Amino acid sequence: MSLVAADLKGVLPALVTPFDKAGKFDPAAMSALIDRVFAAGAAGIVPLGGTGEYTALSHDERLAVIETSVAAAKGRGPVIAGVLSPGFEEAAAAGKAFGAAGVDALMVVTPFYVIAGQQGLLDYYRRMRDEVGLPIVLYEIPTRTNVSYAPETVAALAEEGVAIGIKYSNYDMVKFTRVMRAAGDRMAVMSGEDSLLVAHMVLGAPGAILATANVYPEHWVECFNRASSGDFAGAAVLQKDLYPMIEAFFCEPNPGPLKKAMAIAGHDVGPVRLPLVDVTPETDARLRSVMRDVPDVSTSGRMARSA
Ligand SMILES: O=C(O)C1=N[C@H](C(=O)O)C[C@H](O)C1
Repeated sequence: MSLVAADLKGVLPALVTPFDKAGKFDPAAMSALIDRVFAAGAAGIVPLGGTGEYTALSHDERLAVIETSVAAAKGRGPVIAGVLSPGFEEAAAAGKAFGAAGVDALMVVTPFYVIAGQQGLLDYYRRMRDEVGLPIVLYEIPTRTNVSYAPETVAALAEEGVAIGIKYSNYDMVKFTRVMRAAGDRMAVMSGEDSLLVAHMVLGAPGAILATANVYPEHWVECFNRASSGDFAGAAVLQKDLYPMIEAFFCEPNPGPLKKAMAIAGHDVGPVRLPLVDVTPETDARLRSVMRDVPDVSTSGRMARSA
């Protein structure tokens, strides 16, 4: 059955793409990562976002990532494939191939490099929905693309049934409120900012697509569970305790620090690809330091400081 807005809830990690020592996609490491995040309570997975280094992969590599993800998910939650292509033809071809490989929905970033106006964005997503025929999650991340949706655009795409959700990777909280009003209950507005999950949930976000959930899926699931049960104060404590980790993970372009952190945590997923490079020694040291202070949520959901 086709995914609908109400299906978008909980924590969906924006997965890294693991590479082996030779720099090739590593399907075994990807499958292990997917098992780990579902075991931790992830509600679904989002391969091939910015965190998944979409733009650094060939079409065939992207397809291999998606085929591996669908097989490894084993129906435990939706697989929402990132489509981060700058223009329509490449994006539609990717979407069709990912659909044939069995994904449940596409997370389609605003076209970039050519900066679209709102009419262009409307027509772009309408055509994508018509030609590809899969549920679409809008994706705005203006710090990377310089493009974002006007709330009126969100309202039109929700009203017309073009998109079932939006990943809101934007620090603007006033606009978030306007987007929530525009989406109504026809579109799920998912947080795309690790540092704002609880704030977004207070305003009604049903979940989040998060990069640092590759390393700390249990923490984000616990934070989500507290907020969704109405314990916003408890969720906020965890959100604040996680903040130094989040700041360190984004102190160089994502997913550089994230992949380093995964290696530090014992889940090596290999290097990043150019134009990203390995983190500096200072960032390496900072990661090790903040990771020592990440609270322990492993015992009965109660938080205890690790030694
Ligand atoms: O891949 C994603 O989805 C995300 N990418 C953003 C980025 O790479 O800048 C960060 C966001 O948390 C998730």
